[in-house]
Amino acid sequence: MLVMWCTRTALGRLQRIAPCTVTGFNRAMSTLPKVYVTRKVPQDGLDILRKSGQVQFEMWDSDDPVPRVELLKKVKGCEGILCVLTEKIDTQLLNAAGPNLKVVSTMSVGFDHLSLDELKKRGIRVGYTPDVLTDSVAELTVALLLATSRRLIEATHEAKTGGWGTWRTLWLCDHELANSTVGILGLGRIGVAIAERLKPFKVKKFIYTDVAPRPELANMIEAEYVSLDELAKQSDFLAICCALTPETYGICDWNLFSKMKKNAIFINTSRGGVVNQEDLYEALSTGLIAGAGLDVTNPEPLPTHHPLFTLKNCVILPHIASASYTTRNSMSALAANNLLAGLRGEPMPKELKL
Ligand SMILES: O=CC(=O)O
Repeated sequence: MLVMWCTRTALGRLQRIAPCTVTGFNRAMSTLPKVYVTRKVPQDGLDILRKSGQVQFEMWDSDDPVPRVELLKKVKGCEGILCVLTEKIDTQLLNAAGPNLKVVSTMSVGFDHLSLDELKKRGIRVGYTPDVLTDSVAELTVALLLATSRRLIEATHEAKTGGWGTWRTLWLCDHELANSTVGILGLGRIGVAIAERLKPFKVKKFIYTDVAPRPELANMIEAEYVSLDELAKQSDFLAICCALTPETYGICDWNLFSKMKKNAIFINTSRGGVVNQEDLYEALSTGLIAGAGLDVTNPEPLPTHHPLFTLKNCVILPHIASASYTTRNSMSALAANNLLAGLRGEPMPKELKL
């Protein structure tokens, strides 16, 4: 495992120093704020941190998560942490970091891995990465919706494994988007972007629910505000776009599924925790709803023996909604810029209001 302290030399060259030699820093360098980067993040963000000359940072230089014990050790004394969504930033971690910690910058739009109350109490500022991933997430959501509703995964499997006997009149049929009602649970930037992409498929009507009507966004896609019950009852396609909060935890449960249409397709690209997966399994396996496409599950990864994997009408992706090179680099750059601005005591490009 390669873990490095990085800073600039007096000549401005990048310098990488193994952790054991950190004490070899001269006094000027060692006074730069210490930052821990919990994962190998895409290059654009690293370049920003390196070129800033503003921080000395250590990074867990791997695609896999840093072990918790290691993380707790590494954050000690840091003024900033740049993390990804797999790291729980909770009381234990904040205690381990200690009183120097000023900024937590997450390379994600979701923030359910952060103990916001605790961060607020300690006056620690939080950066996150909305907007830059909207296009990528919306695009993937549409792809998942079509793959699920038009049964693409099942169809390619049949074609590859000899199930393709002849052209049959109703084989692998499902429902189309044309003339359908699309429901959005949690209307934000991503919900709007999904609707904009679905509109050319001749969707008849968009409806949404949220904690309150959001007319400024809804007007962009001519969406009607309805109750959660109505959303369930009317939607042919239901896209879940809400943040995971204590209020939304398990909100997609039997109560919701039992009100949905038999032909309904359920799509979740937000967080797995909003879905009661046992109830979803029941709904899918008993034909209560037609299909589900999930980019997110609880837990992640979903164990390969999980019952949802046995269902033909459930398409499961490994949390890839924002996975385009452009988007991941933009997220990394925004996370780095949030961190640096926060450490300078300036407004962050995208700061979470606590
Ligand atoms: O799920 C991805 C994110 O929160 O950015």
